[in-house]
Amino acid sequence: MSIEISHVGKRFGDFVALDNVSVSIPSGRLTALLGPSGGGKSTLLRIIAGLEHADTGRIEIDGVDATRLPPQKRNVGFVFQHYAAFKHLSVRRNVAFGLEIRKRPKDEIDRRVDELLALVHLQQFGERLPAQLSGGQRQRMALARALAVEPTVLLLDEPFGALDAKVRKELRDWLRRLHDEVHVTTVFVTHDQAEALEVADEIVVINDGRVEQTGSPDDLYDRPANEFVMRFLGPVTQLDDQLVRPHDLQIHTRPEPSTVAGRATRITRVGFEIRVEVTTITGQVVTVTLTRNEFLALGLRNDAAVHLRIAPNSPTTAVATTDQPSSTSPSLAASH
Ligand SMILES: Nc1ncnc2c1ncn2[C@@H]1O[C@H](COP(=O)(O)OP(=O)(O)OP(=O)(O)O)[C@@H](O)[C@H]1O
Repeated sequence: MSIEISHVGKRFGDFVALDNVSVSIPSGRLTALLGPSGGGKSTLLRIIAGLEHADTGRIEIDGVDATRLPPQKRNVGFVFQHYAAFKHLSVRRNVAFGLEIRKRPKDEIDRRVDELLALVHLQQFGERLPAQLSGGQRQRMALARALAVEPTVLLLDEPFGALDAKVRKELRDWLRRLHDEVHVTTVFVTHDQAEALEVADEIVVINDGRVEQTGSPDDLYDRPANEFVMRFLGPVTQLDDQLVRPHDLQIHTRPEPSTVAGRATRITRVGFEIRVEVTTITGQVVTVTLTRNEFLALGLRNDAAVHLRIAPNSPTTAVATTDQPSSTSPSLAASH
């Protein structure tokens, strides 16, 4: 049930939404399409679903050319952010819907709906109307409905986008567990890097209609292909011309090999971590995060002399352009 996307292009008028995108989505895995708003994630998902047609390129689902197949012939299930349930039908009937239109025998439908409601932990809510469910429960109903017809591929467009942070978190843990049980090839769209890193087996980073990088969460986090991926996966700071994550910087109170000298110009406690802003001798302002214990061991105070370096084997990427107006001039930064 793998999905092969080859050289897909899509324009809306003059606007290039997808520019020669090629991606292999492996069978039985949970794959996230991750990227900023407007990057083309939903367009790609809709092209996989058959709700939108590519101008160029090819989509293969499970070895079959699906480029021109209508959605109902692709055997995909999908769930969108603002999922429209049948308001007047019970949860059970909503889940059964796809099976009923396929005219499956009644006892088979009953059995399957029972299984699905158990799977999404909604057994006791079968007779309720969708309006009598919470947002998270409604999304689980939507997933049960999508799974009812045993799709070979499950496509989810920001399935938890409209929910509050706590429910999102619960649902994402739940989606991971569900996927571990069912193993249907699943592709979900998200702009939330934490969601992708936590839930997905594979992540495809999409920006500006192009694929920036594809890989496991570890690949992306430990070996970001470029500055965009590095920045998109979490906070970064710049030391000389290197982008680095603030927790991958070491602060020493004495000079060490390859340290850069500076002063602690601002110390802020942010929950469980301490954020130290260091102004280097070249005037670059660098952010370092320390655990409380690391901070106490250093005995740092405002205006203390410090020496910075990047911890060995930390992921870094070279910066094309400087992002800190208060730091050294681009020509000086580039000369390091
Ligand atoms: N039917 C359409 N007509 C014109 N432009 C469109 C259409 N659908 C999408 N676009 C444009 O294509 C670009 C990609 O949209 P898409 O919805 O794929 O992005 P996305 O990465 O999913 O973003 P978001 O997370 O905001 O949904 C956007 O700039 C959008 O405005």
